[in-house]
Amino acid sequence: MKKTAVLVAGSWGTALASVLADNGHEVVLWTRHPEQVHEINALHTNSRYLKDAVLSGNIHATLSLEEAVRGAAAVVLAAPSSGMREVAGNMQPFLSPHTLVIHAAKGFEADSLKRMTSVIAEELPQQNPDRIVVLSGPSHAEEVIVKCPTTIVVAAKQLEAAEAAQDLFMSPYFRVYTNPDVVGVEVSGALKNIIALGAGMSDGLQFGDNAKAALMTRGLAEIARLGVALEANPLTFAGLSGFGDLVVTCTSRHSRNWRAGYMLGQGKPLAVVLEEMGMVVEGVKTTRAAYEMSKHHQVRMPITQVLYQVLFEGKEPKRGVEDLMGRVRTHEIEEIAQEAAGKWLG
Ligand SMILES: NC(=O)C1=CN([C@@H]2O[C@H](COP(=O)(O)OP(=O)(O)OC[C@H]3O[C@@H](n4cnc5c(N)ncnc54)[C@H](O)[C@@H]3O)[C@@H](O)[C@H]2O)C=CC1
Ligand SMILES: O=C(CO)COP(=O)(O)O
Repeated sequence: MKKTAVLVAGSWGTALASVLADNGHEVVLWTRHPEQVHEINALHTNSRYLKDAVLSGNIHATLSLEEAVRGAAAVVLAAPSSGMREVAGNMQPFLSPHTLVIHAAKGFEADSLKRMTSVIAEELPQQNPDRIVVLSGPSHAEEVIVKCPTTIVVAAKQLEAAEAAQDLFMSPYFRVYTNPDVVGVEVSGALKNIIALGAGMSDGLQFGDNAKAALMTRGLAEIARLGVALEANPLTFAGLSGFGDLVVTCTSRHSRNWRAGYMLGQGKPLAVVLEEMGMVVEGVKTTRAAYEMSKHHQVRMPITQVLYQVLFEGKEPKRGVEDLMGRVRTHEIEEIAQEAAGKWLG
Protein backbone atom coordinates (compact mmCIF):
# COMPACT_ATOMS: atom_id res chain seq x y z
CA MET A 1 0.00 0.00 0.00
CA LYS A 2 1.34 3.39 -1.02
CA LYS A 3 0.25 6.92 -0.25
CA THR A 4 -0.94 8.50 -3.50
CA ALA A 5 -2.27 12.00 -4.09
CA VAL A 6 -4.84 12.89 -6.72
CA LEU A 7 -5.29 16.56 -7.64
CA VAL A 8 -8.18 17.51 -8.35
CA ALA A 9 -11.59 15.99 -7.47
CA GLY A 10 -13.38 16.50 -10.81
CA SER A 11 -14.91 13.54 -12.66
CA TRP A 12 -11.63 12.08 -13.85
CA GLY A 13 -9.64 12.70 -10.67
CA THR A 14 -12.36 11.00 -8.64
CA ALA A 15 -12.51 7.99 -10.97
CA LEU A 16 -8.71 7.60 -10.94
CA ALA A 17 -8.70 7.94 -7.14
CA SER A 18 -11.19 5.05 -7.05
CA VAL A 19 -8.96 2.81 -9.18
CA LEU A 20 -6.03 3.52 -6.84
CA ALA A 21 -8.18 2.92 -3.74
CA ASP A 22 -9.45 -0.37 -5.21
CA ASN A 23 -5.80 -1.36 -5.62
CA GLY A 24 -5.35 -0.92 -1.88
CA HIS A 25 -3.54 2.42 -1.90
CA GLU A 26 -4.16 5.19 0.59
CA VAL A 27 -5.53 8.01 -1.58
CA VAL A 28 -5.61 11.67 -0.65
CA LEU A 29 -7.87 13.60 -3.05
CA TRP A 30 -7.24 17.34 -3.18
CA THR A 31 -9.89 19.89 -4.14
CA ARG A 32 -10.25 23.63 -3.72
CA HIS A 33 -13.98 23.26 -2.92
CA PRO A 34 -14.73 22.89 0.86
CA GLU A 35 -18.19 21.40 0.24
CA GLN A 36 -16.58 18.58 -1.76
CA VAL A 37 -14.22 17.73 1.10
CA HIS A 38 -17.15 17.38 3.47
CA GLU A 39 -19.20 15.33 1.03
CA ILE A 40 -16.40 12.93 0.09
CA ASN A 41 -15.25 12.35 3.69
CA ALA A 42 -18.66 12.18 5.34
CA LEU A 43 -20.88 10.64 2.66
CA HIS A 44 -18.32 8.99 0.32
CA THR A 45 -19.90 10.60 -2.72
CA ASN A 46 -18.94 13.33 -5.20
CA SER A 47 -22.40 13.97 -6.56
CA ARG A 48 -21.69 17.03 -8.69
CA TYR A 49 -19.39 14.99 -10.93
CA LEU A 50 -20.31 11.31 -10.48
CA LYS A 51 -23.93 11.28 -9.39
CA ASP A 52 -24.64 7.80 -8.09
CA ALA A 53 -21.17 6.53 -7.25
CA VAL A 54 -20.20 5.44 -3.75
CA LEU A 55 -16.50 6.07 -3.14
CA SER A 56 -14.09 3.85 -1.25
CA GLY A 57 -13.32 4.62 2.39
CA ASN A 58 -9.63 4.59 1.32
CA ILE A 59 -10.19 8.00 -0.28
CA HIS A 60 -9.68 10.96 2.02
CA ALA A 61 -10.39 14.44 0.66
CA THR A 62 -8.49 17.54 1.75
CA LEU A 63 -8.20 21.27 1.03
CA SER A 64 -4.50 21.15 1.92
CA LEU A 65 -2.05 20.59 -0.93
CA GLU A 66 0.66 19.94 1.63
CA GLU A 67 -1.35 17.17 3.30
CA ALA A 68 -2.05 15.60 -0.10
CA VAL A 69 1.41 15.76 -1.61
CA ARG A 70 3.95 15.46 1.22
CA GLY A 71 5.22 11.89 1.51
CA ALA A 72 3.22 10.64 -1.48
CA ALA A 73 4.84 7.92 -3.60
CA ALA A 74 2.90 9.20 -6.61
CA VAL A 75 0.93 12.31 -7.50
CA VAL A 76 -1.76 12.15 -10.18
CA LEU A 77 -2.56 15.52 -11.74
CA ALA A 78 -6.13 15.36 -13.08
CA ALA A 79 -6.82 19.09 -13.43
CA PRO A 80 -8.06 20.43 -16.77
CA SER A 81 -5.19 21.66 -18.96
CA SER A 82 -6.15 25.28 -18.22
CA GLY A 83 -5.38 24.73 -14.51
CA MET A 84 -2.40 22.41 -14.82
CA ARG A 85 0.38 24.99 -14.49
CA GLU A 86 -1.22 26.54 -11.41
CA VAL A 87 -1.85 23.21 -9.66
CA ALA A 88 1.63 21.82 -10.48
CA GLY A 89 3.31 25.06 -9.39
CA ASN A 90 1.37 25.24 -6.13
CA MET A 91 2.25 21.69 -5.12
CA GLN A 92 5.95 22.07 -5.99
CA PRO A 93 7.14 23.10 -2.48
CA PHE A 94 5.74 19.89 -0.96
CA LEU A 95 6.97 17.44 -3.59
CA SER A 96 9.93 15.09 -3.22
CA PRO A 97 12.15 14.60 -6.31
CA HIS A 98 11.47 10.85 -5.91
CA THR A 99 7.67 11.16 -6.20
CA LEU A 100 6.27 9.74 -9.43
CA VAL A 101 4.31 12.47 -11.25
CA ILE A 102 1.53 11.33 -13.59
CA HIS A 103 -0.87 13.64 -15.43
CA ALA A 104 -4.17 12.75 -17.02
CA ALA A 105 -5.26 15.94 -18.82
CA LYS A 106 -6.11 16.09 -22.51
CA GLY A 107 -5.26 19.51 -23.88
CA PHE A 108 -2.53 22.09 -24.48
CA GLU A 109 -1.69 25.27 -22.59
CA ALA A 110 -3.76 27.93 -24.35
CA ASP A 111 -1.21 30.71 -24.89
CA SER A 112 2.09 28.84 -25.14
CA LEU A 113 0.59 25.85 -27.03
CA LYS A 114 2.79 23.64 -24.84
CA ARG A 115 2.01 20.01 -24.05
CA MET A 116 1.17 19.22 -20.44
CA THR A 117 4.39 17.28 -19.68
CA SER A 118 6.37 20.39 -20.73
CA VAL A 119 4.22 22.67 -18.55
CA ILE A 120 4.63 20.33 -15.56
CA ALA A 121 8.39 19.96 -16.11
CA GLU A 122 8.73 23.75 -16.08
CA GLU A 123 6.84 23.99 -12.78
CA LEU A 124 8.71 21.08 -11.16
CA PRO A 125 12.40 21.72 -11.82
CA GLN A 126 13.43 19.18 -9.15
CA GLN A 127 11.78 16.35 -11.10
CA ASN A 128 13.54 14.40 -13.86
CA PRO A 129 11.45 15.43 -16.94
CA ASP A 130 11.90 11.99 -18.50
CA ARG A 131 10.03 10.51 -15.54
CA ILE A 132 6.89 12.61 -15.96
CA VAL A 133 4.12 10.28 -17.11
CA VAL A 134 1.01 10.96 -19.18
CA LEU A 135 -2.01 8.68 -18.71
CA SER A 136 -4.47 8.63 -21.62
CA GLY A 137 -6.79 6.40 -23.64
CA PRO A 138 -10.49 5.57 -24.02
CA SER A 139 -11.78 5.96 -20.49
CA HIS A 140 -14.88 7.84 -19.43
CA ALA A 141 -14.99 8.47 -15.69
CA GLU A 142 -18.66 7.40 -15.58
CA GLU A 143 -17.69 3.87 -16.69
CA VAL A 144 -14.42 3.56 -14.74
CA ILE A 145 -16.21 4.44 -11.50
CA VAL A 146 -18.54 1.44 -11.96
CA LYS A 147 -15.57 -0.79 -12.87
CA CYS A 148 -16.38 -1.34 -16.55
CA PRO A 149 -13.41 -2.99 -18.28
CA THR A 150 -11.14 -0.17 -19.47
CA THR A 151 -7.75 -0.03 -21.18
CA ILE A 152 -5.40 2.92 -21.06
CA VAL A 153 -1.81 3.82 -21.93
CA VAL A 154 0.88 5.46 -19.80
CA ALA A 155 3.77 7.15 -21.59
CA ALA A 156 7.10 8.46 -20.30
CA LYS A 157 10.49 8.81 -21.93
CA GLN A 158 11.91 6.65 -19.15
CA LEU A 159 10.36 3.18 -19.35
CA GLU A 160 10.83 2.51 -15.63
CA ALA A 161 8.63 5.51 -14.76
CA ALA A 162 5.88 4.35 -17.14
CA GLU A 163 6.11 0.87 -15.64
CA ALA A 164 5.81 2.30 -12.12
CA ALA A 165 2.58 4.03 -13.21
CA GLN A 166 1.44 0.79 -14.84
CA ASP A 167 2.00 -1.08 -11.55
CA LEU A 168 0.11 1.53 -9.59
CA PHE A 169 -3.05 1.50 -11.74
CA MET A 170 -3.20 -2.00 -13.25
CA SER A 171 -6.24 -3.89 -11.95
CA PRO A 172 -8.73 -6.56 -13.07
CA TYR A 173 -10.92 -3.89 -14.67
CA PHE A 174 -8.23 -1.33 -15.56
CA ARG A 175 -5.61 -2.65 -17.99
CA VAL A 176 -2.60 -0.41 -18.54
CA TYR A 177 -0.12 -0.43 -21.46
CA THR A 178 3.14 1.52 -21.69
CA ASN A 179 4.42 3.58 -24.64
CA PRO A 180 7.63 5.66 -24.86
CA ASP A 181 6.00 8.15 -27.28
CA VAL A 182 4.99 10.97 -24.92
CA VAL A 183 4.40 13.43 -27.77
CA GLY A 184 2.12 11.05 -29.68
CA VAL A 185 0.08 10.12 -26.61
CA GLU A 186 -0.39 13.74 -25.53
CA VAL A 187 -1.15 15.06 -29.01
CA SER A 188 -3.65 12.31 -29.87
CA GLY A 189 -5.40 12.60 -26.49
CA ALA A 190 -5.83 16.34 -26.92
CA LEU A 191 -6.78 16.48 -30.60
CA LYS A 192 -9.45 13.77 -30.54
CA ASN A 193 -11.62 16.20 -28.57
CA ILE A 194 -11.82 18.49 -31.61
CA ILE A 195 -13.07 15.65 -33.77
CA ALA A 196 -15.55 14.63 -31.03
CA LEU A 197 -17.00 18.15 -31.10
CA GLY A 198 -17.39 17.72 -34.87
CA ALA A 199 -18.96 14.27 -34.48
CA GLY A 200 -21.45 15.63 -31.96
CA MET A 201 -22.25 18.51 -34.29
CA SER A 202 -22.81 16.11 -37.16
CA ASP A 203 -25.18 14.05 -34.97
CA GLY A 204 -26.95 17.24 -33.84
CA LEU A 205 -27.53 18.03 -37.52
CA GLN A 206 -28.88 14.46 -38.05
CA PHE A 207 -26.19 13.80 -40.66
CA GLY A 208 -26.04 10.07 -39.98
CA ASP A 209 -23.39 7.43 -39.44
CA ASN A 210 -21.56 7.81 -42.78
CA ALA A 211 -20.73 11.40 -41.95
CA LYS A 212 -19.54 10.51 -38.45
CA ALA A 213 -17.33 7.69 -39.75
CA ALA A 214 -15.86 10.11 -42.29
CA LEU A 215 -15.13 12.70 -39.62
CA MET A 216 -13.44 10.11 -37.40
CA THR A 217 -11.32 8.65 -40.19
CA ARG A 218 -10.25 11.91 -41.79
CA GLY A 219 -9.95 13.40 -38.30
CA LEU A 220 -7.45 10.73 -37.37
CA ALA A 221 -5.51 11.52 -40.55
CA GLU A 222 -5.12 15.17 -39.61
CA ILE A 223 -4.35 14.34 -35.97
CA ALA A 224 -1.54 12.08 -37.19
CA ARG A 225 -0.29 14.72 -39.65
CA LEU A 226 0.17 17.28 -36.88
CA GLY A 227 1.58 14.62 -34.55
CA VAL A 228 4.20 13.56 -37.09
CA ALA A 229 5.18 17.20 -37.60
CA LEU A 230 5.78 17.33 -33.82
CA GLU A 231 7.89 14.13 -34.10
CA ALA A 232 5.38 11.66 -32.71
CA ASN A 233 5.47 8.01 -33.74
CA PRO A 234 2.68 7.64 -36.34
CA LEU A 235 1.85 4.18 -34.98
CA THR A 236 0.74 5.76 -31.69
CA PHE A 237 -2.26 7.22 -33.55
CA ALA A 238 -3.54 3.70 -34.21
CA GLY A 239 -3.30 2.92 -30.48
CA LEU A 240 -5.40 3.50 -27.39
CA SER A 241 -4.70 7.22 -27.08
CA GLY A 242 -5.34 7.70 -30.82
CA PHE A 243 -7.90 5.49 -32.53
CA GLY A 244 -9.20 4.11 -29.23
CA ASP A 245 -9.97 7.44 -27.62
CA LEU A 246 -11.27 8.89 -30.87
CA VAL A 247 -13.84 6.09 -31.10
CA VAL A 248 -15.06 6.43 -27.52
CA THR A 249 -15.21 10.22 -27.50
CA CYS A 250 -17.00 10.46 -30.85
CA THR A 251 -19.59 7.80 -30.04
CA SER A 252 -20.25 7.85 -26.28
CA ARG A 253 -23.03 9.85 -24.73
CA HIS A 254 -20.77 10.25 -21.70
CA SER A 255 -18.47 12.47 -23.74
CA ARG A 256 -18.56 16.11 -22.78
CA ASN A 257 -17.07 17.10 -26.14
CA TRP A 258 -19.59 15.06 -28.14
CA ARG A 259 -22.46 16.48 -26.07
CA ALA A 260 -21.26 20.05 -26.52
CA GLY A 261 -20.92 19.44 -30.27
CA TYR A 262 -24.44 17.97 -30.39
CA MET A 263 -25.92 21.12 -28.86
CA LEU A 264 -23.93 23.30 -31.27
CA GLY A 265 -25.29 21.21 -34.15
CA GLN A 266 -28.80 21.90 -32.85
CA GLY A 267 -28.06 25.60 -33.17
CA LYS A 268 -27.25 26.62 -29.59
CA PRO A 269 -24.60 29.35 -29.20
CA LEU A 270 -21.22 28.30 -27.73
CA ALA A 271 -21.62 30.37 -24.55
CA VAL A 272 -24.98 28.73 -23.79
CA VAL A 273 -23.57 25.27 -24.48
CA LEU A 274 -20.61 25.77 -22.13
CA GLU A 275 -22.90 27.14 -19.43
CA GLU A 276 -25.23 24.14 -19.74
CA MET A 277 -22.34 21.64 -19.66
CA GLY A 278 -20.93 22.90 -16.31
CA MET A 279 -17.91 20.61 -16.83
CA VAL A 280 -14.73 21.15 -18.74
CA VAL A 281 -15.02 20.77 -22.54
CA GLU A 282 -11.34 20.65 -23.51
CA GLY A 283 -11.99 20.50 -27.26
CA VAL A 284 -13.04 24.16 -27.46
CA LYS A 285 -9.68 25.61 -26.37
CA THR A 286 -7.84 22.78 -28.11
CA THR A 287 -9.45 23.74 -31.42
CA ARG A 288 -7.92 27.19 -31.14
CA ALA A 289 -4.55 25.76 -30.09
CA ALA A 290 -4.47 23.16 -32.89
CA TYR A 291 -5.54 25.76 -35.45
CA GLU A 292 -2.56 27.93 -34.43
CA MET A 293 -0.23 24.91 -34.44
CA SER A 294 -1.39 23.82 -37.90
CA LYS A 295 -0.52 27.27 -39.26
CA HIS A 296 2.83 27.32 -37.47
CA HIS A 297 3.85 23.85 -38.70
CA GLN A 298 2.13 24.24 -42.10
CA VAL A 299 0.04 21.11 -41.61
CA ARG A 300 -3.30 20.73 -43.41
CA MET A 301 -6.09 20.30 -40.84
CA PRO A 302 -9.34 21.06 -42.69
CA ILE A 303 -11.70 19.67 -40.03
CA THR A 304 -9.96 21.65 -37.29
CA GLN A 305 -10.09 24.75 -39.48
CA VAL A 306 -13.83 24.41 -40.01
CA LEU A 307 -14.42 23.75 -36.30
CA TYR A 308 -12.41 26.90 -35.54
CA GLN A 309 -14.64 28.90 -37.91
CA VAL A 310 -17.80 27.47 -36.33
CA LEU A 311 -16.66 28.01 -32.73
CA PHE A 312 -14.97 31.39 -33.04
CA GLU A 313 -16.04 33.03 -36.31
CA GLY A 314 -19.77 32.35 -36.35
CA LYS A 315 -19.87 29.91 -39.28
CA GLU A 316 -23.05 27.80 -39.43
CA PRO A 317 -22.20 24.13 -38.69
CA LYS A 318 -24.14 23.02 -41.81
CA ARG A 319 -22.12 25.41 -43.97
CA GLY A 320 -18.93 24.00 -42.39
CA VAL A 321 -19.84 20.49 -43.56
CA GLU A 322 -20.60 21.78 -47.07
CA ASP A 323 -17.17 23.44 -47.14
CA LEU A 324 -15.48 20.18 -46.11
CA MET A 325 -17.36 18.16 -48.73
CA GLY A 326 -16.62 20.67 -51.47
CA ARG A 327 -12.85 20.80 -50.96
CA VAL A 328 -10.51 20.16 -53.87
CA ARG A 329 -10.13 16.42 -54.63
CA THR A 330 -7.18 14.70 -52.98
CA HIS A 331 -5.49 11.31 -52.25
CA GLU A 332 -6.29 9.29 -49.17
CA ILE A 333 -2.84 8.18 -47.96
CA GLU A 334 -0.27 10.93 -47.59
CA GLU A 335 3.40 10.51 -48.39
CA ILE A 336 4.40 12.23 -45.17
CA ALA A 337 2.75 9.50 -43.06
CA GLN A 338 4.39 6.76 -45.12
CA GLU A 339 7.82 8.36 -44.79
CA ALA A 340 7.42 8.83 -41.06
CA ALA A 341 6.19 5.25 -40.58
CA GLY A 342 9.26 4.04 -42.46
CA LYS A 343 11.52 6.07 -40.17
CA TRP A 344 9.99 4.64 -36.99
CA LEU A 345 9.84 1.09 -38.30
CA GLY A 346 13.48 1.37 -39.38
N1 LIG B 1 -14.08 13.07 -17.37
C1 LIG B 1 -13.50 12.07 -18.02
O1 LIG B 1 -14.10 11.01 -18.24
C2 LIG B 1 -12.09 12.21 -18.47
C3 LIG B 1 -11.43 13.42 -18.41
N2 LIG B 1 -10.12 13.50 -18.84
C4 LIG B 1 -9.39 14.75 -18.76
O2 LIG B 1 -9.20 15.07 -17.38
C5 LIG B 1 -9.11 16.50 -17.23
C6 LIG B 1 -10.11 16.93 -16.17
O3 LIG B 1 -11.39 16.67 -16.69
P1 LIG B 1 -12.67 16.34 -15.80
O4 LIG B 1 -12.30 15.66 -14.55
O5 LIG B 1 -13.65 15.71 -16.72
O6 LIG B 1 -13.18 17.82 -15.46
P2 LIG B 1 -14.36 18.26 -14.49
O7 LIG B 1 -15.02 19.42 -15.12
O8 LIG B 1 -15.18 17.09 -14.12
O9 LIG B 1 -13.59 18.74 -13.17
C7 LIG B 1 -12.57 19.68 -13.23
C8 LIG B 1 -12.28 20.14 -11.81
O10 LIG B 1 -11.06 20.89 -11.85
C9 LIG B 1 -11.19 21.99 -10.97
N3 LIG B 1 -10.20 22.99 -11.38
C10 LIG B 1 -10.11 23.62 -12.55
N4 LIG B 1 -9.06 24.46 -12.57
C11 LIG B 1 -8.47 24.34 -11.35
C12 LIG B 1 -7.37 24.98 -10.72
N5 LIG B 1 -6.63 25.88 -11.37
N6 LIG B 1 -7.07 24.64 -9.45
C13 LIG B 1 -7.81 23.72 -8.78
N7 LIG B 1 -8.86 23.09 -9.32
C14 LIG B 1 -9.20 23.40 -10.59
C15 LIG B 1 -12.63 22.43 -11.14
O11 LIG B 1 -13.05 23.21 -10.04
C16 LIG B 1 -13.33 21.07 -11.21
O12 LIG B 1 -13.64 20.63 -9.91
C17 LIG B 1 -9.41 17.09 -18.61
O13 LIG B 1 -8.20 17.41 -19.24
C18 LIG B 1 -10.11 15.96 -19.36
O14 LIG B 1 -9.91 16.00 -20.74
C19 LIG B 1 -9.46 12.42 -19.30
C20 LIG B 1 -10.07 11.21 -19.38
C21 LIG B 1 -11.44 11.00 -18.97
O1 LIG C 1 -11.16 11.67 -22.80
C1 LIG C 1 -12.22 11.22 -22.49
C2 LIG C 1 -12.56 9.79 -22.62
O2 LIG C 1 -11.44 9.02 -22.90
C3 LIG C 1 -13.27 12.14 -21.98
O3 LIG C 1 -13.79 12.84 -23.05
P1 LIG C 1 -14.84 14.01 -22.76
O4 LIG C 1 -14.06 15.10 -22.07
O5 LIG C 1 -15.33 14.40 -24.11
O6 LIG C 1 -15.90 13.44 -21.89
